[in-house]
Amino acid sequence: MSANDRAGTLDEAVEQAAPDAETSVAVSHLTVSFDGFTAVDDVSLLMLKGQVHFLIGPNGAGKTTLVDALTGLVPSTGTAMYDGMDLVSMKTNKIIRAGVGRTFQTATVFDELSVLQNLDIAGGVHRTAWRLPFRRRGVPDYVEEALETIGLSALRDVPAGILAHGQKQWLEIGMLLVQDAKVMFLDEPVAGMNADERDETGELLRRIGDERTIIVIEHDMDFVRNYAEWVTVMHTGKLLTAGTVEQVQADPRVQAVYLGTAADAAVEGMGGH
Ligand SMILES: Nc1ncnc2c1ncn2[C@@H]1O[C@H](COP(=O)(O)OP(=O)(O)OP(=O)(O)O)[C@@H](O)[C@H]1O
Repeated sequence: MSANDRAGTLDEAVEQAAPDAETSVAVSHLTVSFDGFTAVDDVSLLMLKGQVHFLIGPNGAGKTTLVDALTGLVPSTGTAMYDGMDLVSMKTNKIIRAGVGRTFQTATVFDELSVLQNLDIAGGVHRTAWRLPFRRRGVPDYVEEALETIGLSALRDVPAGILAHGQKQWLEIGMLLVQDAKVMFLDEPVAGMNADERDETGELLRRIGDERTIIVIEHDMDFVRNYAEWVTVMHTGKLLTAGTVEQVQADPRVQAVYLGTAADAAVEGMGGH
């Protein structure tokens, strides 16, 4: 089966799984090479609007590099069509303005600034440059809304640096909300969180996922099982398979790639209950 055929099959699978969903990002033959090493190898996949989509795979599979390519951080070949634009040929700031945002494994909030100030700065992405230096009265509605959605209204005036680990990740998600990101890539959002924080994060993704496209890179298989609507599996830069959690868990190829890797814990998770 050629790469083209396989991509076609997987695209059909995702479309069949959610026939009414609109395609948000259509990635086609995406490839990223570093000095002759191919980190992402001819990957084609669809990301649908309203779907919480998980990207999994053993360490070094190419997940972060794929997201780096779609957010303008590394050069790539192929195409990634979003709202009539090809993300592959766009610079990071233009991608953000187009409504595609991401978080990183390590939170990137400004610790000395308050929660509100962090959100206000992030929201500045969509304010015209000449207005930025002026103080505006009150808190804009979209910032209030984001604060409420991420559950940090009561902590709006505390420095972001004193937030708990989970709260910082929620603030990062809030920063994407005020940027009006329609597509959000989240890199291991629940790493280091306790069980309650993980559940709250999952519920948050469900709440904000209805009108957006959320793509989560994740190793925590319990989290994947509980919150994934669609799972794409990568291995050695290639797309291995995609499907519902049940389909992916039952796929012997997926079990095989996890065996003997550093992600043994994930295998236990994938093996069942
Ligand atoms: N800037 C770079 N230069 C050279 N090689 C790189 C670079 N960035 C990533 N790689 C390599 O590309 C491969 C894919 O890495 P990547 O971080 O995308 O994997 P991943 O699936 O996100 O892994 P993890 O789950 O461990 O975060 C790895 O072999 C990595 O060493």
